[in-house]
Amino acid sequence: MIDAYTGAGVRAAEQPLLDAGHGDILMRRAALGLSRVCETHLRRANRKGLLSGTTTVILVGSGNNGGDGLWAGSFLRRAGVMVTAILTGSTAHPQGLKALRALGGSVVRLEGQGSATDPNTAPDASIAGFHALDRGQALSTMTSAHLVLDAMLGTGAWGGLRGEAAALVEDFNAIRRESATGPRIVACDVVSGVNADSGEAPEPVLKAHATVTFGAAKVAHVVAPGEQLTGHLTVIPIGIEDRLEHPSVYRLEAQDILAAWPRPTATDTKYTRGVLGVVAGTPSYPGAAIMSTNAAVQTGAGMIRFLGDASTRGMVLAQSPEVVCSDDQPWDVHVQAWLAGPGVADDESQAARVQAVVEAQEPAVLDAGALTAAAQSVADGRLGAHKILTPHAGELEQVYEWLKGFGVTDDAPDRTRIEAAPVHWAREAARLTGATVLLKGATTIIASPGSEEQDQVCLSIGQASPWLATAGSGDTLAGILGAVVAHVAEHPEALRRLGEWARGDGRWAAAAALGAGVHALASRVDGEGPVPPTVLAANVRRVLRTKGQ
Ligand SMILES: NC(=O)C1=CN([C@@H]2O[C@H](COP(=O)(O)OP(=O)(O)OC[C@H]3O[C@@H](n4cnc5c(N)ncnc54)[C@H](OP(=O)(O)O)[C@@H]3O)[C@@H](O)[C@H]2O)[C@@H](O)CC1
Ligand SMILES: [K+]
Repeated sequence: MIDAYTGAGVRAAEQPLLDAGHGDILMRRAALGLSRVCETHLRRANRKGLLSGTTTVILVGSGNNGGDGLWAGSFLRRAGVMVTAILTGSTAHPQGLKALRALGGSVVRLEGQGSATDPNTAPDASIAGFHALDRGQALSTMTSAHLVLDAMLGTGAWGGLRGEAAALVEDFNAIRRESATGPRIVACDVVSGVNADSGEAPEPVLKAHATVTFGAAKVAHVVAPGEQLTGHLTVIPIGIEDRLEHPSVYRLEAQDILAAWPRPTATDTKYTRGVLGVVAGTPSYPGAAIMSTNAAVQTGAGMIRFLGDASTRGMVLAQSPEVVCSDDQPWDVHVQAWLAGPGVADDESQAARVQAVVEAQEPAVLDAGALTAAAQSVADGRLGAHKILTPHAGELEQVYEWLKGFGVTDDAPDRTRIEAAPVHWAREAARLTGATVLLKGATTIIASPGSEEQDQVCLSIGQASPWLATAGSGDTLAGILGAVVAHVAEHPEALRRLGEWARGDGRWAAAAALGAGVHALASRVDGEGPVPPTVLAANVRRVLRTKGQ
C-alpha cells in the first residue's frame, strides 16, 4: 500500500526538524537520493555504463525544489557528470548554488524569466551576473543532454508553469513528439506545475520517466492525471517518516488487494457468503444483465438473485445457471446487498425496481441507469456510505447537474473539469451525496462520504490495462463489486486488515477499492492484450485462485 500525502501533510512532519535547524540536512538527504536515481539513468545512457562523459541539465526554480536540484547537481559533479543548471526563477537557493559552483557545475539563467507573481521582475542581484540563455539556446542545451532534471516547482508552487519556463517546456515537448530519442527526464519531487495535492496538471508539463520524491509519496503520484506524468516513482526516506500523520489517499497495490480479499471460511454457507440481488438489463439491453451476473458468479458470490423480465432472465440463466431468477420486486426478496443499474434504460418495470433498491436499507452498488435515481434521491436526504455510486466522468457530470438542480451544490463541473481533478470531484460527490463514490478512469478513485465519527477515506487503484476500455467492462466491474459488497455486508470486519480506516463507513470504500483492484488485475492476467468482458470475468477467478493464498 502506498500512503500518499498532501504537501501540507509532509511539511507538518518536517516542521519540527526545520524548527530545530535541520532543514539543510533534510535537503541534502533528499538531493543525495535524487542524484543516485539520476546516476542510474545516466549509466544506462552511456554505452560503457560510466558516469564520466555524461551530461545533465537541471532546470532550477526559485524555491527549495530548485535547491534540491542544485544540491543533486553538486553530487553528480562529484561523480564526474557534466552539469549545467538553468535558473528559471528570479532567484535561486543560495547554498545549493554555492555547492554546485564549488564543484565546477556551470550555471546560466533563462532570459526573460521573472518571478511567479510578476513575470516581468528582473533577476535578483544574486543571479543577475550569470550568463543568460535565450529560449532557443536553453532548448538545444536540454536536447543535447543525457538527462534533464526538472527541479523548477515542487510542493510550494501554485498554478502551472508560466512565462519563458512554460514556453521552453512547450518547445521541448514539440521536439519530443517528433523524435523517438532524447534525454531521460527525472522530476524532483513532482513534475513541475503538477499540483502535488490533487494531481491536476495544467499544460505544459515535462512528462517524466522517473520521479524522485522525499519522505512520502504525494497525492499527485497516485491519482490521474499526475500519476500518468510521474513515471517510475522512488521515495527517498529523509528522516520525517515517523512523524507523518494521516495519508490523504491510499493506493492499494496488487499484493494488498489479494491479501485483503475476503475469502470464505469452512463455516460459511452460501447465505453467510452474502446473497447479491441484481437489477440489471432490459429486453433492449440484456447484455449488461448477462455480464454483470456472470462477473458476480466468477467472483464467487454466495448466491445471486436476478430480478428482471422473462426474456432477459432466460439469457442470464443460459449463461449462468447458478443465478436464481424471478420477476419479483426488491422488497419481496431477502439479500445482503444489491447491484442495480447496468443496462437499465427506457424500461418502467426495471426503473421501478432500481428506485426500490435506492430506497432499500441494504447496501447497494448503484451503477449506470441507477445513478440518476440515486442523485435524485439526494433531494430527500443523504444516501449513506453503504450506497456505492460507480460513475465514469461523464456520468458524474450528470450526477452533479442533478445535485445542482436540487440546490445541493452551486458548482456542477463538466466532464473536462472532473477529468482534470478526479480525486477532488470524487471526494466532493461523496460528501454531497453521503454515498461512497467510485469514479472510474485512468486511475479509479474511491471516496467515502466521511462523517463525524470517521474522516473521509480516499483510495486509488491503478494497474488497469488500457485494453479494459471496452463496452461491458463497467458491467463486469459492477458484478465484481456486487459480490464483494454482499460479502462485506455479512462480515463487517472482513477488511480490517487493511487498516483502521477500513472499518465502519470506510469498509464500503475498502470493498469498492478491492473490487476495482481485482477488475484491474483481471485485465492483465495474460499480459497486455484484448480483454473482452467474458474473458475478463473468467480472469477474475484466475486472479483470486492463483495468488494470495
Ligand atoms: N521543506 C523541506 O524541508 C524540504 C523540502 N524539500 C523540497 O522543497 C520543495 C518545496 O519547496 P518550496 O516550498 O520552496 O516550494 P517550490 O515548489 O520549490 O517553489 C515555490 C516558489 O516557486 C515560485 N513559484 C510558485 N508558483 C510558481 C509558478 N506557477 N511558476 C513559477 N514560479 C512559481 C515562488 O517564488 P517566486 O517566483 O514568486 O519568487 C515560490 O516561492 C519540495 O517540493 C521539495 O522538493 C526537500 O528538500 C525536502 C526538505
Ligand atoms: K519538480
